[in-house]
Amino acid sequence: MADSAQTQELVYLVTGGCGFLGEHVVRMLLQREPRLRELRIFDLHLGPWLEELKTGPVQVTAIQGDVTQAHEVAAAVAGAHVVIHTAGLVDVFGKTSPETIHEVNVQGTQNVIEACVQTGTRFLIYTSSMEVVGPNIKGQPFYRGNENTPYEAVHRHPYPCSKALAERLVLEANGREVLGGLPLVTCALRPTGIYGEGHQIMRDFYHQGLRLGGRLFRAIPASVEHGRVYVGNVAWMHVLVARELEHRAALMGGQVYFCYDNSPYKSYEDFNMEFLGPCGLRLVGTRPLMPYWLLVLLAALNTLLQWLLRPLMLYAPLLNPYTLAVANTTFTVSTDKARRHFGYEPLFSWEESRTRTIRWVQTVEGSA
Ligand SMILES: NC(=O)c1ccc[n+]([C@@H]2O[C@H](COP(=O)([O-])OP(=O)(O)OC[C@H]3O[C@@H](n4cnc5c(N)ncnc54)[C@H](O)[C@@H]3O)[C@@H](O)[C@H]2O)c1
Ligand SMILES: CC(C)[C@@H](O)CC[C@@H](C)[C@H]1CC[C@H]2[C@@H]3[C@H](O)C=C4C[C@@H](O)CC[C@]4(C)[C@H]3CC[C@]12C
Repeated sequence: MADSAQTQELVYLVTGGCGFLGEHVVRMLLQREPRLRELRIFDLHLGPWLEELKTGPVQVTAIQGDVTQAHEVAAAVAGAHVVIHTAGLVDVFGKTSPETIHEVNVQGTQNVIEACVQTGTRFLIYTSSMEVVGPNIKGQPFYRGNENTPYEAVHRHPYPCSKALAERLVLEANGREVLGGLPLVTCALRPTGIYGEGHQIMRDFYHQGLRLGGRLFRAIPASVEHGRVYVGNVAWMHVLVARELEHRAALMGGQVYFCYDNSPYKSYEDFNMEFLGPCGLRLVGTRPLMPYWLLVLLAALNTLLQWLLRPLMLYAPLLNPYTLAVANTTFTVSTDKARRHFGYEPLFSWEESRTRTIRWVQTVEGSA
């Protein structure tokens, strides 16, 4: 990108810009990227909130489109300086078929890459996932690891398989010549479990607790640590990478970075209670209330029920064999690669992240 620190002349495209993370990336760009002239938001489902963004100095262009449709992607990418590709199917609950997950997450990403090459967009940031690494099918813990920690990343589930494939496509595309003869510069960010305003799974846990009389029942040992990162800090990391990728292409191009902040290491359930507790819920049990084999049985029963009910309705509970295995396997990161490579520091402290999330849960339908 030409030096445009003082002028508004850059065009950004955010795919999945109406999703949980995407919306925070969009809002963060409008707040913290002064060089923006146009912000394109590409999504299968456009949110009504986009209208409120069209009153500012930046041209906000909402594009309803499907990343699986190459021509729609190419039309949206053409003329953009930077693409932040967050669009994807985050489905570990069996809501969609493995084929659809692959089509959106892998083919959709390939379409974005080819659109950059064909139209001359030089900077592509991909929202990958911790699940590209693990937990693996052997349930091996990843304890406060970093981007270089050896770990056998072996997956069977369609979602992590699709994220791993897509990430590899993005990293391998680094250096490809784009229209105009300059090289494509790519980078992949790997958030751990994102939390914050708009997190659907947190909303689901909250509603489950309300249905159970204000109680949730511990299923996972408190000793199983699960990495979590605040959505505002993930969004900030995306904005920062997009800003620094041009000037640090040799260092950052083709690299992966875990998304991290100062959120505490806790079990998935205990971490959720940091927000659900102040909103009136109680986690029953200092140890899992059921033996693990019974949870395995219930998870398998949920899979059977999902299959039997599919012709009538979508039954997609939080507990299934995959979510149980992931929840029950320690996976936490401890790294400073993003700080070393592009000066990332979390924008929001743990206290701020927690307060913002609690305030959001308090606005969730059904809250007291
Ligand atoms: N939520 C997490 O904990 C987490 C953690 C790590 C990585 N990620 C990654 O972050 C990205 C965003 O995740 P999220 O949690 O915000 O999910 P989300 O479902 O809230 O957002 C995904 C967005 O992509 C859009 N989308 C889906 N299919 C599309 C298609 N075919 N064409 C165009 N748009 C499409 C959806 O409409 C949605 O707005 C995903 O790539 C996900 O893998 C999420
Ligand atoms: C019913 C209990 C066993 C309960 O504890 C299950 C929790 C389970 C739904 C979540 C536990 C870990 C979560 C995943 C993790 O945070 C990382 C992810 C990567 C990201 O790219 C997508 C979301 C997810 C797969 C996330 C999904 C929910 C959990 C499995």
